[in-house]
Amino acid sequence: MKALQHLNKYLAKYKWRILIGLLITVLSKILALKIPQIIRQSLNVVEEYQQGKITDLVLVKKELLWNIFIIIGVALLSGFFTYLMRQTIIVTSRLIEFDLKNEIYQQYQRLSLNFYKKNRTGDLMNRISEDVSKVRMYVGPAIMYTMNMLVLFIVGFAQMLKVDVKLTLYTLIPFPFLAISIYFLSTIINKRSTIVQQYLSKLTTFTQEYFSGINVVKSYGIEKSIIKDFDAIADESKEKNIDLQFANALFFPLMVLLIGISNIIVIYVGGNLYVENKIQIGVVVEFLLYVNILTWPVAVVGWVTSMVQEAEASQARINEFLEEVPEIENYSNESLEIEGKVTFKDVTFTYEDTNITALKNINFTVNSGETLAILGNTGSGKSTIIELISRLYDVTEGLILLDDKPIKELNLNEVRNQIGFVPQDPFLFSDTIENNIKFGKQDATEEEIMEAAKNAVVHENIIDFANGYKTILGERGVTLSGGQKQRVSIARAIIKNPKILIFDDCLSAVDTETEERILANLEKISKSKTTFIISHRVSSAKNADKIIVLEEGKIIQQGTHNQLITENGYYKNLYEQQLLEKEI
Ligand SMILES: Nc1ncnc2c1ncn2[C@@H]1O[C@H](COP(=O)(O)OP(=O)(O)OP(=O)(O)O)[C@@H](O)[C@H]1O
Repeated sequence: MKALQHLNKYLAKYKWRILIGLLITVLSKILALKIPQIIRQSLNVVEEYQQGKITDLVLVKKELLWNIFIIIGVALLSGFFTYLMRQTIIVTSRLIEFDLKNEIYQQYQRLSLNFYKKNRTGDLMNRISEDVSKVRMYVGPAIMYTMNMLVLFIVGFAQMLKVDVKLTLYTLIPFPFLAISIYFLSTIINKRSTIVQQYLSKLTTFTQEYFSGINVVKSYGIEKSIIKDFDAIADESKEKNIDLQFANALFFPLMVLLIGISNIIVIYVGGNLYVENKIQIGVVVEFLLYVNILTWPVAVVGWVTSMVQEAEASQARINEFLEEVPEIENYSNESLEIEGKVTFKDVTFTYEDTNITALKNINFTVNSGETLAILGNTGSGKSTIIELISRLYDVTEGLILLDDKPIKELNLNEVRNQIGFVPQDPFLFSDTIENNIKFGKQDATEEEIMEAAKNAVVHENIIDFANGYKTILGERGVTLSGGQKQRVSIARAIIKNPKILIFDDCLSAVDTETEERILANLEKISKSKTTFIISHRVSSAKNADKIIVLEEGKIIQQGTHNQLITENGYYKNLYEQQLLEKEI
């Protein structure tokens, strides 16, 4: 139960709702247990009339009619309280489920990139959906049914003892067997449903992946082999489902069997006591009704126990993520005005998971308003520099300064707010183009959106779509070309109007003419901004104030375009090669 203690704060938060719910449960069950008593009284009156103990038939009929009205009234009231009980306790469990999901989601947002690399997306999703729903069963149904069972049992047992001790003890003999067998059966059912769930998620992941890559599947003509793989998983999934259904199917027959045994005992023992004139016939009927009322709560003991065990395991998994300390922490809440000067001092960086040292002893300074272009072969460490500026990772050695202050000491949110980043592989949401651009500035006006799109040279493409800026992108919408995606992503960064603009090789999919136009626009916009341009093309870099060339994580050349074309080396070679390509 240790893991479930995490939920105590939520139980405390909703204590009044839960208490009211419990009070209502007590009332509803006390009322439900009144009905057998009234039925006993009615039958006893009939019996006494037949035995000649009561002679007034009108009085008997009146009593019976009156009892019927009471039974209807009590049943209605008990039903109403049961409804209120669900409305309070089950609704509370939904509120706690909502709070817990939010808590996990907020923690996900705080956690760093490394966390996402270490854990699979499916696992992250499962903890926030599957595991939380299992935990909800503990804070809702488990509490409700336990309370239900306790009240029914205490009040019912007391009433039964009051009427007849011997019959009570005989009637209850099968109940412990019922609780224990349902516990074992529920445990089996829970284990098998977890396996069924795992197969379901296997199937979903499998289909999702192959649907996303359907063009590769079709162009390689491997549909048949994929269908075979799918069949294999689906077949196993079917087997597991049949196993589960087998256990499920035993649940009700088992209950009916044990209720049946209790009923037989009541009829046999009660019948003997009646024949011996020790009890009236109404008592036997009253006990038969108790057996039926008490069976479900007793069965629930087993069910609830296994439910709590499941919740415990799920909460332990959730806690594992909640207790994870974000690697990148924010050490300051001070508000911040950023100028945009960026300095790297002897920066070395090693990726923890692969142990690859992507940057070695990097030194440079970019003053506020300047543009730095970073060139180099693939894998030379260009993107890593950018990730360090955004503090997606912290340096292994050395120091990064922003406006001459260590970046680690600055308010992380404000730093990131002042960075407009266009990644190498832009990600657009399945939403309108307009909203995708507005992602950079939630309150942007239509004019601002259009202005940003014009500067990113994508406006003309957008207005060519039938729905213009309202065009939906993604799975069920329009698919943009690689170059269009890059430019929408550039518009998203521009609209943010940040102090630092970062373009990670994001002009690779546009032709050189469009590239020229974008760069010319950027030059106007980025006058007061520090700009980083990563590129494989000299054309993107040549107007930068500074250019650095990386090789295997080290700076091998730096200077301006004019300096570097006179120096033998990577830059000059690249320049000449690309000049040649242009002429061809
Ligand atoms: N997230 C990561 N985890 C582990 N290693 C990484 C990660 N990203 C990059 N690397 C490794 O770090 C080195 C530098 O990669 P980086 O992405 O910075 O190069 P790049 O110059 O931007 O390459 P490209 O031009 O292909 O984008 C590479 O060897 C790469 O394999």
